[in-house]
Amino acid sequence: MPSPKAKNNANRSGGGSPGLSGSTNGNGRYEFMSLNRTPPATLFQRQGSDPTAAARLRASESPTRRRGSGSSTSSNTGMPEEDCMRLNPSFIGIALSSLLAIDLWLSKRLGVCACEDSSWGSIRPLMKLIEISGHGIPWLVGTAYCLYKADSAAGQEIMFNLFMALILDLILVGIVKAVVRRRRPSHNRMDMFATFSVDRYSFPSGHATRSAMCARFLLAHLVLAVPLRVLVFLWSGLVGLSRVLLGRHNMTDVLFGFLMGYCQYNLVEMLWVSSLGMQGLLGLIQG
Ligand SMILES: CC(C)=CCC/C(C)=C/COP(=O)(O)O
Repeated sequence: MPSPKAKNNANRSGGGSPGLSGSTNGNGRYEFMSLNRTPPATLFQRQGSDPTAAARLRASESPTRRRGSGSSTSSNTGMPEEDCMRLNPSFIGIALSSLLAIDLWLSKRLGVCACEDSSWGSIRPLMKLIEISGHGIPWLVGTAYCLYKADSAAGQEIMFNLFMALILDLILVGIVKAVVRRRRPSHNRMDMFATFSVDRYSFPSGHATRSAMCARFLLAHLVLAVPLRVLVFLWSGLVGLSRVLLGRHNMTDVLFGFLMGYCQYNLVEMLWVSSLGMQGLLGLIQG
């Protein structure tokens, strides 16, 4: 009758991972195989009684594995490239899922104005007021009105470009939302006014992109006293914060929204339409 130790050894040699399999050699000592080494033929023979383990070992010798296990090594680590590719995605995957888990947990805890019964439900109306201040409609209507009323070419140019920037923002956010399709937090009450169909998705926060882009725009093109500049900056931050407090968004939606809005302003600067260009465009529209 085989001793329990001998039985153990037999089990381990058959059930190990194909990458780092342990097997006993003739002397009863363990041999460990690297991921890229061909297992000795004797090992296949010994695995004969365990078809699953044998299949796993053969799979580790598939042409794809053999192709990767040549002489190529990662220049940074000195490890075989194949191993780096196998390990990195799982590391990034774990890091991303941890970040998302923290994001969901923190955002849920911060959603203190998500409804009237929430712990900070009494300031929900104030948060909704801040929400309206960053909504697309007041910004579009306000900018169109200022463009109509502007009596200088410089004023018209600025308002025209702000209007175009707001349209560009709506388009870009709509595209990213439609591609990413991240659902809004479960504690959100969908009671926002005037939304597009893509606004059932939460990534990125359109309010955050708009507030970051408009804040940069106003700070760059309007001559404002320092207290007003601080106010613009604070308003942008408050719009973002209110999204999480209202339960509309997770933190990452808002943080990415700020980043996207900040970069969108660079795009607006690149596509800037001068007064002359504006007249050309108007001429084109009027025929
Ligand atoms: C109807 C118009 C002109 C704009 C819609 C603005 C809106 C409701 C965006 C959604 O923002 P969040 O992604 O921050 O919830």
